[in-house]
Amino acid sequence: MFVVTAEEMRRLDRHAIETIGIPAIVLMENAGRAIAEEAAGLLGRDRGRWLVLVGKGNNGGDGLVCARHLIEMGHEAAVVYAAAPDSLKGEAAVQRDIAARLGIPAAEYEPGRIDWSRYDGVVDALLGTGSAGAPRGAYAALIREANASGLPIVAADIPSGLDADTGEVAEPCIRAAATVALAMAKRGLVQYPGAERAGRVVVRAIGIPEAAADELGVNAFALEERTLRERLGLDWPLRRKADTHKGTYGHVLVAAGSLAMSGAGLLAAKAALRAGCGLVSWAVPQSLAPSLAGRLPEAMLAGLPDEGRGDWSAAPPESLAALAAGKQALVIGPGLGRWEGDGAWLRAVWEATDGVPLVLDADALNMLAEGGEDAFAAWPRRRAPVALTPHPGEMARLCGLSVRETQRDRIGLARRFAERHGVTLALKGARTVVAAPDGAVYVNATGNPGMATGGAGDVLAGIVGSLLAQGMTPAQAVCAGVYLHGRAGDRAAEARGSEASLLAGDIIEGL
Ligand SMILES: NC(=O)C1=CN([C@@H]2O[C@H](COP(=O)(O)OP(=O)(O)OC[C@H]3O[C@@H](n4cnc5c(N)ncnc54)[C@H](O)[C@@H]3O)[C@@H](O)[C@H]2O)[C@@H](O)CC1
Ligand SMILES: [K+]
Repeated sequence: MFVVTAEEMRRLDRHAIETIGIPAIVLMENAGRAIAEEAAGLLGRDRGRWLVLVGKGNNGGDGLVCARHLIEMGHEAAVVYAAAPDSLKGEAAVQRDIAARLGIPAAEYEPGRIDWSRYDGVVDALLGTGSAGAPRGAYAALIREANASGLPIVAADIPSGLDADTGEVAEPCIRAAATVALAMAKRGLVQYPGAERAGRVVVRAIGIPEAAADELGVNAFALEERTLRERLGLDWPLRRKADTHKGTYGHVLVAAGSLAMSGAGLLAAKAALRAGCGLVSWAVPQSLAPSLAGRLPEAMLAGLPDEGRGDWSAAPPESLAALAAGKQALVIGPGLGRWEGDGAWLRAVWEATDGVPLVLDADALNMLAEGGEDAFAAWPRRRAPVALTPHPGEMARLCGLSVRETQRDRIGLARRFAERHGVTLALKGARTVVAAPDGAVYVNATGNPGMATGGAGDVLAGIVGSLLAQGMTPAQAVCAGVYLHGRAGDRAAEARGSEASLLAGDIIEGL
């Protein structure tokens, strides 16, 4: 459930060894056995011929234990050292000596001398959380040869060459079929491009209690049902009480849609209804109201003043605020469009709807970004919470960065932004990152690339607004919303039999 940095993992290791008193060699034994079990399972047959690539740190020690257990399980295993075997230290040196006494075939790496065709699989125990920078020397050469071999690779802890903290991929980097994350998932395994290099990630316990992560203040989690229940305190799966009425589930005001993009408002409003709120009001520029009437019979349509152009430039902030009064959530942004002075407009709405939980998406985020992040930091804090749902492009504008810089360390960036501005943030994209103002971070794994389609974000904004209106805290609403949005997208893609043909409306039907 926890997602840790390399430094946090080192502290956890030390805590287990020094405070709890579990000998390091025991942790390594557990780690190596877990890797062997997963490797054997991956191959799917009782016997296989394995080549274990061993680095000179503790990751290599895990690999040596793994080789021993593979042999015990009836497989064959040989070891190739990336560094002189006598450079291994501590527990890794103990494992080297055990392997030697057991007669496990071992050699130091020489370029081009490995006959890869003699093996069925590879264990990558070259570099783990102690890795720094791109793999060098024999490490790099071995990684290139292993990738080129075409054999399935099982990575010990992380694929060698992967940045455990950011998910950045060095050149070269192991391309694993499966990764056995030891004790806890490292951040780099749950963020792209690392997630793609890791293959199937299995987290295996090695004797470090989960409670230790709490004690040491680890505050990042995989967004799974257990996390929704145990970390976010949700009664999951969500269910309704019998003796309730529509007022119980809140009233959402969706301010979204303009002449060219009225569908964005429709999607957000409909998603809000499907996510369970009691009522939805949908505010649009007045001149659009006749053509939208009846498109979503369950929602109440409210026309705001415009000058017949179907845009929001003439809608006074006060009139939107008046509509928002008494609502349990306000969603602003999908298909809103931009106009001269819209930044000041948004700020006026922000202040005038101070007591209503707010979701800002799409153009509302661009308005917010216009003055720069420091200007936003000076906006008054609201009484009611704020949730932002930027995609990487919007996040880049919010932070004054390039998209590339935004994607480099999504967890770190989302956390910093949420803490600084006191907002709950969903940084969208494959493996959406949710960050709460208290520093907690949640990484989602539901969803599929079919959801990279126009309107999918509008659907999420509607869902989050709906959950806020139903009384969830912002962290609960954004986490549950992101998780459900992805699950609904997965169900919809399955029902359709295709990711590519998924439409945003299908995600709503998947809810
Ligand atoms: N007690 C512990 O700390 C435990 C650690 N475990 C394993 O130990 C790993 C961490 O071990 P270490 O901290 O020893 O570090 P690593 O085994 O990840 O590697 C560090 C070694 O690799 C070399 N190196 C670092 N970056 C390199 C690069 N770019 N190119 C070439 N060589 C490089 C360094 O000289 C260093 O000796 C974990 O990932 C996990 O697999 C497990 O055995 C469980 C217990
Ligand atoms: K590794």
